[in-house]
Amino acid sequence: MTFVLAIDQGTTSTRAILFDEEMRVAHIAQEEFQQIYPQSGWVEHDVEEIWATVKSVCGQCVAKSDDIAAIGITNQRETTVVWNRETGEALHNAIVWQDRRTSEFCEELRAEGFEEVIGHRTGLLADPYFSGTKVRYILETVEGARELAEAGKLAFGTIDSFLIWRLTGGKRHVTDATNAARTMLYDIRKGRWSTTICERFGIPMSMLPEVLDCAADFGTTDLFGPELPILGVAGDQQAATIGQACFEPGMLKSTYGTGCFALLNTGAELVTSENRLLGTIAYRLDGQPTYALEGSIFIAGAVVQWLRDGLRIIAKAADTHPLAEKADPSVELYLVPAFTGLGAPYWDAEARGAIFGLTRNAGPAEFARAALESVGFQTRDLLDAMRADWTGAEDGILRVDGGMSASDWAMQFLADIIGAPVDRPKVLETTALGAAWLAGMRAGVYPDQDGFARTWALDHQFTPQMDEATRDRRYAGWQDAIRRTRG
Ligand SMILES: Nc1ncnc2c1ncn2[C@@H]1O[C@H](COP(=O)(O)OP(=O)(O)O)[C@@H](O)[C@H]1O
Ligand SMILES: O=P(O)(O)OC[C@H](O)CO
Repeated sequence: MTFVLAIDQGTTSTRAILFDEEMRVAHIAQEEFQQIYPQSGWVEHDVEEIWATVKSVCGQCVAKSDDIAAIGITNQRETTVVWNRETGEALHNAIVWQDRRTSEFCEELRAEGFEEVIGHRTGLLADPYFSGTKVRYILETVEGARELAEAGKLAFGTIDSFLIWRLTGGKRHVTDATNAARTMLYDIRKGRWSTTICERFGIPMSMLPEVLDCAADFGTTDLFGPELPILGVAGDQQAATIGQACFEPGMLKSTYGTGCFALLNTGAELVTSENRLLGTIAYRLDGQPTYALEGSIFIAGAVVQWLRDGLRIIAKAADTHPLAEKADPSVELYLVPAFTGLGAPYWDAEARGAIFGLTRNAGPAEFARAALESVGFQTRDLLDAMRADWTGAEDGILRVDGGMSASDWAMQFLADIIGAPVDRPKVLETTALGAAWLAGMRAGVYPDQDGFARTWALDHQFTPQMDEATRDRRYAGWQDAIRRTRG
């Protein structure tokens, strides 16, 4: 039996998933790693710990099979690693996508009108979320970094790029177009690194990886015994878009992991958002980019983790649903989980979380319900912005995946508050599946795009049950809570 190995290097854990010839999950290995919070709004990962988890989970999967046709990699996006090409050592912990430490520099960029330059080329906004300002921070703050960079001795990469470097024994410094699209340094119209932006940020172009299609030859690894080719790479949200087979313009998916990321396929057209959404590359195959409009929310499943680890009102994530069901319907709490600022469509790096509507009857059950509802409300914000930006977005079905989509309660509220059907597929490992399909298709063991799209299968459709007046009243309550949070 031939398998494809997908590596899903996410924000809170690393997984390796073995898919069989029929693209069914044959084995999963997963390891969590430490989240490092040096200051309010700062988030880091130890790259050696990430690397150790990757080696461990891959080793466990490889041991389960003697015939692996290819490896596909998908990863938390934007998270930034700068390493020394000679020693292979990282100069700094990875600075995670959620990290807001470069917000002052982003303000400077906005004040000088540079956000327009960024927007036109990269589809992004001047926000600390993306890699570019994080690279600059490392060059400015780590002693000797700038000299090394100017001497061509440093490499920058998102996690995929760093892993490929290590997997290939330092032979390949590459990335794919979807990861490049999240750096704020890559011109997604022209398909090349932007000299204008690199110059403004003081980033020598010698640090940047070569950018390949999502299905391409990324090198080989012999770390696990047999020589295995790496043939597919995509950032995790793009991999989920692929895994959900959102290949037609107008198709929309939303992934509920730590954060929530909605991507709407806009085809060959790069839509310029008037509502502070992002333009990005959904995937690039055979040199042809397919674009997407993206809404990124920083806190989705993480609000459930906060109920568990911060408030300690649940023991495990799945307890949220039964607890929320017990909530007093007369208590309407609004929880704005701006733990690390607000993402789309607000992009307010300084905002911090708030809760409104507390009465003496408000307790754990009402907090749990408000937490799940906050994810639905935030998605509604994104979909409204998408509908306003692009007519192709109207009345679409939303395909969902990610850890939190397991919550029926959260998904039903989502359908209620967006007023549209929510489809949950049978395979919830869509991110890993997307990466596996890219690699397996390139290796010739998986079907082409149309054949793959036909394999998508529905688990459950959630249809809106809430009456329109309630929907409007609840959403107005949320918008009011957002206004108050932002002062
Ligand atoms: N049954 C559930 N109800 C609510 N949230 C859940 C449930 N199961 C998992 N989650 C949330 O989903 C997230 C994990 O999803 P996952 O897709 O693995 O995330 P990531 O890739 O960001 O690490 C966690 O934040 C967790 O709190
Ligand atoms: O690791 P996840 O699933 O939380 O995804 C993180 C995103 O890629 C950040 O842009």
